Amino acid sequence: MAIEHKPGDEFDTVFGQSDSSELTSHRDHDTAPARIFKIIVIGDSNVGKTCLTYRFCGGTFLKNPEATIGVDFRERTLELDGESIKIWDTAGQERFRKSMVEHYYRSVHAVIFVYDVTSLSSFESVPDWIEECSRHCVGPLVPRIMVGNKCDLRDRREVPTTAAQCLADSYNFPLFETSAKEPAEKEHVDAIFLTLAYRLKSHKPLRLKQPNEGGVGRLWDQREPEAATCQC
Ligand SMILES: Nc1nc2c(ncn2[C@@H]2O[C@H](COP(=O)(O)OP(=O)(O)OP(=O)(O)O)[C@@H](O)[C@H]2O)c(=O)[nH]1
Ligand SMILES: [Mg+2]
Repeated sequence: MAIEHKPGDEFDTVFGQSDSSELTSHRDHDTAPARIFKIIVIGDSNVGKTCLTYRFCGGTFLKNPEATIGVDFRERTLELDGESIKIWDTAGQERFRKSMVEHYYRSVHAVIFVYDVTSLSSFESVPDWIEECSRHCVGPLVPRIMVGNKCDLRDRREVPTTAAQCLADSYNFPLFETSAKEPAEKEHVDAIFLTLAYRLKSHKPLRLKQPNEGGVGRLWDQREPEAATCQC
């Protein structure tokens, strides 16, 4: 599942020659290139995709982010073996996506679907994003996870954990709830990306549970809102 990046492979054709250096991470000049895992982060505009990826790659909360146009790239080198994960932070707004959408999905190793726990509509869009992913031939074995962001906004929560877990179970995806903003969540954001990366690295499928086994990646310590009607 984890694909070794070699010069001339599909990564290079996505970016063209001038960009290929960005995707070639070397341990040193005499050894083979380290593997680079391409993880894409998708979801509605304003759910916090940029802040989440920035938190993971930059270590801090990005204040005043602008809407992403097309795609931004961030990269973090894993401590083990110098391997990298390259994160494609995609635009949620349709008008910024059109020209790039084919490239988002090409040679992807894992997908993170993000919604905002304070926005029911962003949660209701998740199946559309999953559908778009399938339409672009992302294979069923490519690991996918769901992340509910902005858990720090406790009083504004519109998406109960139970409803999110129900949806995640129906797709057999792991669910995580977190906050890109809350400093105490920094390690949890790290854990989400690193879990995915290490699964890719060890070639293990990211399949955490059977449907209805339940269990969210981390339960936010707050009163649970009323459970929504579950369709699954
Ligand atoms: N309270 C809170 N606000 C957040 C969090 N994450 C992001 N935000 C805010 O949400 C807004 C949108 O964040 P972005 O990261 O730009 O959202 P995006 O999903 O990248 O949006 P697009 O690039 O338009 O698709 C910004 O005002 C952020 O400050 C979070 O965990 N908690
Ligand atoms: Mg963005």
